Amino acid sequence: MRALCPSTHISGHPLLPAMSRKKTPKSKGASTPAASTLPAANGPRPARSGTARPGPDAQPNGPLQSGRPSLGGGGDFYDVAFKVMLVGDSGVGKTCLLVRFKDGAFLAGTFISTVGIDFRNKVLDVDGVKVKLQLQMWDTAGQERFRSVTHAYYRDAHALLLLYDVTNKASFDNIQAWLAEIHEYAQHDVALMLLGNKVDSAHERVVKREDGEKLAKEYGLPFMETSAKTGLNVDLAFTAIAKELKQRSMKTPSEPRFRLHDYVKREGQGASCCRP
Ligand SMILES: Nc1nc2c(ncn2[C@@H]2O[C@H](COP(=O)(O)OP(=O)(O)OP(=O)(O)O)[C@@H](O)[C@H]2O)c(=O)[nH]1
Ligand SMILES: [Mg+2]
Repeated sequence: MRALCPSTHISGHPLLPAMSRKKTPKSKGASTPAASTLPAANGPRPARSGTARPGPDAQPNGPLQSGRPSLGGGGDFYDVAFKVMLVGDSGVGKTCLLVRFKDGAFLAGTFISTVGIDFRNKVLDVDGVKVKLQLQMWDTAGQERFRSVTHAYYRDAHALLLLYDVTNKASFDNIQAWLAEIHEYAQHDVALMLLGNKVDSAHERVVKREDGEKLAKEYGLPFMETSAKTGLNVDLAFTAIAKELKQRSMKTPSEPRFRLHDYVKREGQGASCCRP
């Protein structure tokens, strides 16, 4: 049975109505249009920042908030906040990954595709610093007039988690198109990680771990395989991003440099070790 990952949508968003699309089980290779199939954005090309690394005052892509103590919108205290976007083809498990990370849950049900925005906030303790991750993702449901909105959101993202589904070859093949879109619209120094999701579905796997590793190496990306269903490497992926962003924004000379690639390689677990 397919699982449903409940969506949170911005109600009353000026452009995107809060709604969900109920989907029939995915047909492999027929996901929501990937970047390769999308025309160029209608809106003006976002300006690029020349900032190398976002410091506490860096604009436009510095941390959203800094200084302590701060109170987030949800009543949560934090020191720094960052926007993290999840991207990838429809059905790869972005909402499920978000829900797994935030609520530790994976609910059974029907696949409800996100239309509009899904978002969750979570505060992590990273070496004594409260790092708030504002996690979000967009789905334009193929409505091209909304593409410029999502492109604008890329620009604000401090980190991007790019997902494919190891049981769906098309979602893997589309990664290069997603990377082209990211290259076009995201900040040049955005923290980026490639995730191959659904590794619990061993029998349905069509994308080998080595294929993911090879692609990640080609583009110089940190890479992990995950499962929103079992939770494999989910917390680790978000923690790694939080560590990286925290390090970038609060560099202290005494602190050894955090290396995202090394951390992910060292801490990431293989799919076979962690079945529920
Ligand atoms: N076996 C397995 N199924 C998963 C996993 N993650 C997600 N799914 C299933 O994949 C389907 C799609 O998951 P979603 O999280 O809704 O996918 P999405 O990327 O948010 O899709 P859009 O909102 O359309 O962009 C659902 O039926 C989930 O139950 C996973 O780790 N393992
Ligand atoms: Mg979704």
